[in-house]
Amino acid sequence: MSNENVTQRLYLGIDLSTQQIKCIVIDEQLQTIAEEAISFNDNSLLVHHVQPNGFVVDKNDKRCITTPVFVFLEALDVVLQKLSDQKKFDFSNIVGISGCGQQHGSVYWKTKTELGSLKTDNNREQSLSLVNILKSSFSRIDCPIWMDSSTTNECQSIEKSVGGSQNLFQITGSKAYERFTGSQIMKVANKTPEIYEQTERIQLISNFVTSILLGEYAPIDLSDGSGMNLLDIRQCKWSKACLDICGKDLETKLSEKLVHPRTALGNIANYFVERYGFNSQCQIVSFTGDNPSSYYALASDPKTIVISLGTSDTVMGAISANEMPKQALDGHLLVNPLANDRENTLLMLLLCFKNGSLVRERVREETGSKDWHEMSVLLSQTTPSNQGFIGFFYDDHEILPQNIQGRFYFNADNQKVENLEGAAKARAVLEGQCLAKRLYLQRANIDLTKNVDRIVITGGASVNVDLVQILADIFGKPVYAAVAPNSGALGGALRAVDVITEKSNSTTSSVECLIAAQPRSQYTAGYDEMLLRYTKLEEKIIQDAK
Ligand SMILES: Nc1ncnc2c1ncn2[C@@H]1O[C@H](COP(=O)(O)OP(=O)(O)O)[C@@H](O)[C@H]1O
Ligand SMILES: O=C(CO)[C@@H](O)[C@H](O)COP(=O)(O)O
Repeated sequence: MSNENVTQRLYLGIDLSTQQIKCIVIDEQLQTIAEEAISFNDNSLLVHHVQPNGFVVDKNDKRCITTPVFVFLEALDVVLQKLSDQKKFDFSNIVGISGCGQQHGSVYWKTKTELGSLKTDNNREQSLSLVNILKSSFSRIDCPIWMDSSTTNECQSIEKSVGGSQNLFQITGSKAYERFTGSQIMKVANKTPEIYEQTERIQLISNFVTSILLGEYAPIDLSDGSGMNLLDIRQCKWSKACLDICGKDLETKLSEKLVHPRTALGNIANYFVERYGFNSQCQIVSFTGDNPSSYYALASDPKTIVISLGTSDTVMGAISANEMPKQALDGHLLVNPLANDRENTLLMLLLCFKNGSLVRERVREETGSKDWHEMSVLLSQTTPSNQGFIGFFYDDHEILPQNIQGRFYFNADNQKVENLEGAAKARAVLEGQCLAKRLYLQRANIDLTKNVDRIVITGGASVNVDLVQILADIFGKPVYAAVAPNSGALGGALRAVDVITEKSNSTTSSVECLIAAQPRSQYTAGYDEMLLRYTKLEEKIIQDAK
């Protein structure tokens, strides 16, 4: 069937994130038609599951964190099957697909032969799944993901090779960070040269999914590509100096071509037409990173700050390319997915805090709360500013501040205390995380008074009313939430709409957001003062760690 003959034109967005894969189907009026999600730890649905949270922490080196590529492949098949089982729409009406992946993670292909067969093979046995077909296609099964912090040495080499962290920031928009793909590739090349040699193509998780849907290698997009320490973000091309230090012939392994995240790349592979009944003319639009994709969906204007409360917590905003700071930031500048695809005048600021939802879950358990509601009851026994108690919860090596690990608690006199009692600890984790977001946004020269009108939230924890109220009070700004909560997947579906209907401006201004919390001015002064204490205590923690 050709695309012109479809009765209802639908768009599918897919988000392959840290703990799960999520899908959303929307129509041309941007109404949600169906949603589905599969957790990577679900042993009732996935043979290739990983418990408890969908990724593997190496027993010998806790900084090494990976997810087997088969988890991604099986989850994609299962989520499409579940979406089809809903029988809410006809798959042949889907005219476009795009989406996103958790950022920085890397996939190592040995050969594209079986990948190509997804596109061309017409007489495949129906029982063959993506895992069956692609089982011999990879040179390495375990994909390093963004939570990996094992590449400190490689980061130092990259910075040294370009004349220091300031230079690296001016080229790539970031100082060297352990999870960024350049240092991860360098580690594979140096520690396992035989695997690196065998690798024909290295992909990010975003263009890996695009490739599966196309049945051919898809290029990396500029926004997700900015999270590698390999891309010259102002020239929008690879930096030869960075490529050369990270691996031999790396440009060939990554592919020379880079695309804007609003690029149509071709029709869907035959595998998906035969197995799920997709329209053979359904177009695949470049996937990007989950944060740029959420930003695309929710940043209706430059004075909106988008905060994602997922496995990681992230803060996103717009920066003009002409205003790129001279001094390197603690944070990242990416090619903005909302920028014009011919002229890169707009960058996107991204701050990422590793200790997000998993720490909140752990504190919930430590305080004896069975669920989020019980934690909320506990919180109601406390007051904003927590009688001066402050906590820093870096259960995993943190990104901001870089590489700090441990728990640190302080009383109102700034004295270190061993632990906090249940209710105070519950408030401390939420307040500490929100104070960190405001602090690092200010450090990135975003003036809250002049440059920010409102905050839009997304991610699993964005439904937590206590967290959202604390965010509004600490920032002194109204907080809005999108009606459709899976903004990464939604951003994908919206890009597919924009590309296929050839809209020159993005559809994001039409995404419905509702007020989730208004700031309460009676608490702002207390939080302003608390932020000053938080800043000093954080400095002390960093000094003590040196
Ligand atoms: N009511 C809630 N309060 C706080 N956190 C929640 C709530 N509901 C879900 N979450 C958190 O959402 C997280 C998953 O968020 P999500 O954005 O889907 O993650 P990711 O995209 O990184 O896989 C879970 O780890 C869970 O702790
Ligand atoms: O490392 C980063 C961003 O720099 C993370 O935000 C990953 O992109 C994972 O996202 P979630 O699964 O937590 O949404």
